[in-house]
Amino acid sequence: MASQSQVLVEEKSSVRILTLNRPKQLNALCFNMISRLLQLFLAYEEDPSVKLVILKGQGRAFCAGGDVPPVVNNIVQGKWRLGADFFRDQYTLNYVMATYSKPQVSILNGIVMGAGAGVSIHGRFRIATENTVFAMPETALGLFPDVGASYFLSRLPGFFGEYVGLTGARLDGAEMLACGLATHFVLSSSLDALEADLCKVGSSDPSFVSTILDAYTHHPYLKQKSAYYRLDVIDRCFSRRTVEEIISALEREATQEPDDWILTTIRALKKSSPSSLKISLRSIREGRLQGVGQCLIREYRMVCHVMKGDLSKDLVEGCRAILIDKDRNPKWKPKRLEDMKDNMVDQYFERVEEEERWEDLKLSPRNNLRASKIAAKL
Ligand SMILES: CC(C)(COP(=O)(O)OP(=O)(O)OC[C@H]1O[C@@H](n2cnc3c(N)ncnc32)[C@H](O)[C@@H]1OP(=O)(O)O)[C@@H](O)C(=O)NCCC(=O)NCCSC(=O)/C=C/c1ccc(O)cc1
Repeated sequence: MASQSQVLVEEKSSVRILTLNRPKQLNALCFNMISRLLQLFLAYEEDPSVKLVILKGQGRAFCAGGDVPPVVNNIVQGKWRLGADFFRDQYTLNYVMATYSKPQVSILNGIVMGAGAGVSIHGRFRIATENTVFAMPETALGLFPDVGASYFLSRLPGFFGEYVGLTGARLDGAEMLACGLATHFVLSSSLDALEADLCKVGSSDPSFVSTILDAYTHHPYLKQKSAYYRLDVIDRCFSRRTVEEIISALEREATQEPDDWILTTIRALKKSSPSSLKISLRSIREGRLQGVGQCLIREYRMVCHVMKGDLSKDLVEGCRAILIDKDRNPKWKPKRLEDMKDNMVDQYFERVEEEERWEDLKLSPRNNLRASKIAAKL
């Protein structure tokens, strides 16, 4: 079965190592992989002989996101509900991982984007390396940072989450560690030895895993031009109430002290989908006050509206421009931020009405609904 070769399973005493294995597609998560991961995670939770789950990717990516083109094909053919099934399973997997009773270690030795963040950041241990490239690039794709990102981005220091989620800025491993998206930084040359040591762990007590990880931890320097050194500007600008005000605040900063970082940030915002930017900002803001389950339920409503396309068809256009034609020149509708009115934003947060059989995402109660600690030193 395809799903078996797309998620490889190794059993090493009480540890299970899962490898995302679609390297040509940068391990983009397809429906089969998500179903398989969900099935495995639930089974391991019930199995007392399993103490630790390790997740990693084959090749140069951990995971470059959800496998967008098939879902977009369904949307174009008027079958957006098939996409809704994809997201329902994906968000359920994110929820199971966020509330998992056993420790998980994700080895982020390469690209981690969108859905790839959803299957790692919610877990207890996230290992960055010198090869890690993290981004939530959804606003350039006509989507919004989903997979529970309104939960974990809103818990980053200050308004760094708004910056990362709206601009799609790329972070390296050191920056992930600094802001709390990663819990550890390990040099890639040490990963084989680390994995071998982790396989000796005979307990589900996270402190045992922590001790092993600490022995491999490297303390990287932030690069001189890191956005993390701009937290003061980020807080001043990205704390504004609206996207228009965020851009104006950045433009004011740019006139006072023009530099490449601010100009790149403004350019990224101006190139992204106006509807995506507005719903993303609102989503992250609401996420600040919600638990991970509530965030996922709200995001499911939002993504169903995005797929249904009544309010905007930017997802299909963004996918064309980034992943299919690769011209990186999407034609957004509405084109301007001011044409995306508050009442249009509101509709993304409402139930999908007048649809037979459509239901809100249902998440079962979990024994240890633990809010995983994002940000600050763990
Ligand atoms: C910066 C990347 C990660 C690497 O660039 P690269 O080094 O120049 O490599 P390539 O772009 O040539 O990518 C190698 C191959 O992997 C494929 N690929 C690379 N990401 C992907 C990918 N998310 N999917 C499906 N093939 C991919 C990519 O199309 C290409 O396939 P091919 O042209 O056949 O060689 C670049 O591929 C890139 O920008 N990828 C898109 C990243 C991205 O926007 N990810 C999605 C985040 S949002 C998300 O997860 C949402 C999922 C979703 C799901 C369903 C929906 O309806 C709506 C949304």
